[in-house]
Amino acid sequence: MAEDLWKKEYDFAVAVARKAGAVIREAGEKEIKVCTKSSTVDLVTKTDERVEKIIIGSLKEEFGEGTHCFIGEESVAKGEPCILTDKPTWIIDPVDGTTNFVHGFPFVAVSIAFAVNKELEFGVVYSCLEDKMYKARRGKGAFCDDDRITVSDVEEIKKSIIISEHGTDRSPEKVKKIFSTMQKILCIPVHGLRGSGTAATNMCLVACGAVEAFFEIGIHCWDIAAGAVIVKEAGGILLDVDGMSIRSVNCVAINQALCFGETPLLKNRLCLTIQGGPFDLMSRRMVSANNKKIADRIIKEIEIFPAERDDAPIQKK
Ligand SMILES: O=P(O)(O)O[C@H]1[C@H](O)[C@@H](O)[C@H](O)[C@@H](O)[C@@H]1O
Ligand SMILES: [Mg+2]
Repeated sequence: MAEDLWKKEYDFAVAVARKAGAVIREAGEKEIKVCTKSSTVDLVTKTDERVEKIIIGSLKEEFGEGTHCFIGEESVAKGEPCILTDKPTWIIDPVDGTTNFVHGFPFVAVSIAFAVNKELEFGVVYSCLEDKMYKARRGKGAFCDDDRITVSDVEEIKKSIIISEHGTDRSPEKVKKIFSTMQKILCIPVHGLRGSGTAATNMCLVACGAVEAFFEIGIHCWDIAAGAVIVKEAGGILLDVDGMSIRSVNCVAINQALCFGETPLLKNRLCLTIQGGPFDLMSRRMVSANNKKIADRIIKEIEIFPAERDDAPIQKK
């Protein structure tokens, strides 16, 4: 019988995600709930680092030191490289929704993905305060616990709920673009705009059909790697918002754009359309949706801002 490739790693990832979720819940009980809200909000929780160490330690113990590579949010924050090679690689966000965690806002996820030859083989997202285990293996469907999940069949943007996040950057120019995008999408109009506070959970909500699309500019590979497999295996689509293609050239408008920057009026005259490109795990931009029609419609409204690629060479300080 053909070997069920990576099944052992997948099953172990589910078990490790559940173990990590229990540690997060316990930390919440011990560190968060026993304090007054104002003191916990200032709490710089070490839970993220502790949980990532538990996950990576368990994986190394099970599969041996040096056999696999690791890209973990906390490890990268400490200077580890964020480069996806052909080697079997774990991509880990130990606590997706850290801000939610310290506030006791009930969406906190453990996100664990596994890639080989730069292809995502499986993804596991454990929403640990909801106790929901979302999981998917390439070519084998997507599940929430033991139930098969599929994306929504809604095609009309006006019947859609779109989910996104504003991230942690508060620089005025980025905040302006983020909220200008959200305003344009809301006023298409769509049925609603939501945000759980964790990309991994947002993508699982796309996969189970609770919302039609999730997008975010500035996101990291560890936030979305597992969710990407789950959305794709649930029948959804993943795109990069890769910039503009000019449908028709208007030289005067080009000159004006070069001088004054792109304005809404100018954008129309330039007939610029933002098009979705192939999903790029490291690009810091992503749209996941139930179908291309919904994805393309919201991509048109997204105002991109620069975000350094996750795999950009580390600048020597
Ligand atoms: O830094 P936290 O509080 O975890 O929040 C980020 C979260 O990890 C991502 O999944 C979200 O999509 C970001 O927008 C949050 O800033
Ligand atoms: Mg995260």
